[in-house]
Amino acid sequence: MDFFKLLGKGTKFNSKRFQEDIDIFKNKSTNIEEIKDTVDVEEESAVPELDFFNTNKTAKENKEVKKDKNKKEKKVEETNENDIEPEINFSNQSEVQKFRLNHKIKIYGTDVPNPIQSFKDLKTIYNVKPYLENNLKDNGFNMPTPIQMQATTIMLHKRDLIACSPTGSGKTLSFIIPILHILKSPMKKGFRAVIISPTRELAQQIYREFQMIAKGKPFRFCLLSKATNLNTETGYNKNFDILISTPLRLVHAIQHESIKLDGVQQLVLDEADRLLELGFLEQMDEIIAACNSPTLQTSLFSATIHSGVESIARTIMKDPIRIVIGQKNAATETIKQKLVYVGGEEGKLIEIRQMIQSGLKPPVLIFVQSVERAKELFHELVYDGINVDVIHSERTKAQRDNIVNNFRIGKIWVLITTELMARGMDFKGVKLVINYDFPQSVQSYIHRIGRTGRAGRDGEAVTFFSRDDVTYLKSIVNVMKSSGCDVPDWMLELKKPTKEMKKKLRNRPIQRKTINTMSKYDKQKILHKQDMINNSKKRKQNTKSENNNKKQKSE
Ligand SMILES: Nc1ncnc2c1ncn2[C@@H]1O[C@H](COP(=O)(O)OP(=O)(O)OP(=O)(O)O)[C@@H](O)[C@H]1O
Repeated sequence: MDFFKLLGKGTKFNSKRFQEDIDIFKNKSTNIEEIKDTVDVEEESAVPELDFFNTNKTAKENKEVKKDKNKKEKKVEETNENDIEPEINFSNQSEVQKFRLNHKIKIYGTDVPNPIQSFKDLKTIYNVKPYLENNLKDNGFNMPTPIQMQATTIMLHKRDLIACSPTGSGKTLSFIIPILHILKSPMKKGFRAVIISPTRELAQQIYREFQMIAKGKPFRFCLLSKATNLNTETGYNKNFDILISTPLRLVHAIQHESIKLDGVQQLVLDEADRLLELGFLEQMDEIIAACNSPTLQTSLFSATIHSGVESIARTIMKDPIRIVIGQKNAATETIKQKLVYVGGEEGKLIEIRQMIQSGLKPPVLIFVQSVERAKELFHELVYDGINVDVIHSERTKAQRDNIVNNFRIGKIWVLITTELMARGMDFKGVKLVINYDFPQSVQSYIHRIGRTGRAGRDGEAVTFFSRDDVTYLKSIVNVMKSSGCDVPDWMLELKKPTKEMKKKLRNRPIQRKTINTMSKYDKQKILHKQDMINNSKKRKQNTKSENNNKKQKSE
C-alpha cells in the first residue's frame, strides 16, 4: 500500500515537502490512484447538524412553534399556578418523545420528567422566581439548548443525573438554573451546593456565570482559594450558600476541618469523566464521603462520558437518569475539522509559520502536550511578530489570570497552552484551534477542539500529525466521521489502535524532538531588529505629538 498517497488523500498534505518520507515508504507501495498535493478532509457534512441554538430554524418551523406555544400558553393561563402539573407543556407522552427526537435528546432511566420547551416553561411549570427569568433574558438566553431543556427538569425533580452533551452546548447553565431555584434564597446554613471543576480557571468561569444568573438575589458564592476566610472552628461556613472549587483545594479544607459538607444537597461534578479519572479519583472519594446528607442529589456533566466512568458514577448515585445529546462522545458539529500531515517535528513549525504568513484569524488556541513544549513553542513564535502568549501550570496564578483575561478581551491573539485550557473554558470568539501536538486521547481531542465552535458558532480545528502519530490517527478519524465530517474511505480503513496502545499513549506522551529551529544568535538578531523598529515607531509618534502640541500652542 502506498502509505503516503493514502496520507495525502483527505488531509492537507504537501507531497513536494515530504518527498523524503515518500521515498522511504515507496518500496512498500502498491498501485493507487494519483493524489492532489493538498486536499482538505472537511467537505460539506451530509449528516444533519445539531442546532442547539436554533440558528437553522426555518421561518415556517418558527411560525409553527410560535403557534404551538401560544396554544400552550393559553392553556397555562387558564390554570391556577398551584395546580400546574409538569406534563402541562405536552399533551401526551408521544408528543414528548417526538420533541426529544427533534432535539436529539436521548434519555435512559425511569420516571424521567418532561423537558421544558422554552425558558417560559420554568416560570409556568416550576414557578421559578422572576429574577432568574429576567437574568436569563438580560443575558440573551432566549431559548434553552437541548441539554438545558432536559437536564434542568431532571435536577428540578431532584433526581441524580449523568449528562453527556457536546462542548459549548450550554451545560453550565443547565445546572445553575435548578440549583438557584432549589436553594430558593440565601440562608445562614452554610454550603448547600458544591460544584467541582478540574481546573481553577474553569471554577472561576463557573463562579462568574453563577453570579450573572443570580444577579438581584443575594446568594453568597465561595470560590475556594488559599485566601478564602473559612470558619476553622466549626467548619460550618454560614456566610456562604454555594461552593465552587477544584478537588485538591477542597480536600485540603476538609482535612483541616475548615469545611463541613453534611448540609450539601446538590453536588455537581463538571467535567465529570476527568474528575473520576486516576489522579482526581481519590480526592473525589473524599469529597463525596464528606457530602453525607441522605438527601444529597448528585449530577455529572461532560462532553465525554465513557462506560467506565458511568460504572464508577453509578456506585455513588441513586437511580440516576442518563441524558445523551446527539452522538455520544462526538465533537461539536459546527467545527470544521482538518488533519494536516507534517512529516517530522520540523514540519510542524514550517506549517504553523505558513499559516501565520497566510493570515491567522485571531483568537487562536494552540495545544501542545507538555509545559516544556509550550515554553519551547512560545520562544519560537514570539519572534514571528504575532501577539502570542503561553499559559501552563508553571505560570503563577496572577499570570494565569492576566493571560485568560487578556485572551478574552483580544489583547492576546494566539495562546499556546497545555491540557490546562482544554476543558470547559468558554472563549466565545475562538476561531481556530491548532493541535500542534497530536492529542493523547479521543477525549482530549474532543475537548481541545471544543474551545471553538461554541454556542452555535462556526469554528475550525487543525490537527498536525507526524509519522509518529499515524498509529493513533484512526481514533480521531472516527470522531470526525461521527460528528458529520466527510472522511475519505481509506482513513476509515486504517487499523484501530489497540486498547493497550491507547492506554500507553494516555499515560505517556510520544517523545518528540525539541521545538527549535533558530540559533540563539538568530533569535537575538530578530529581537534586536524588532526593538529597533518599535523604538523608531515610538520616536516618530513622539515627534508627531510634539509638533502637534507646538502647533496648538502657536495657534
Ligand atoms: N440558551 C442559550 N442560548 C444562547 N447561548 C447560550 C445558552 N446557554 C449557554 N449559552 C452560551 O453557550 C456557551 C457555552 O456554554 P457552556 O460553557 O455552558 O458550554 P458547555 O456545554 O459547558 O461546554 P464544555 O463542554 O466545553 O464545558 C457560553 O458562552 C454560554 O453563555
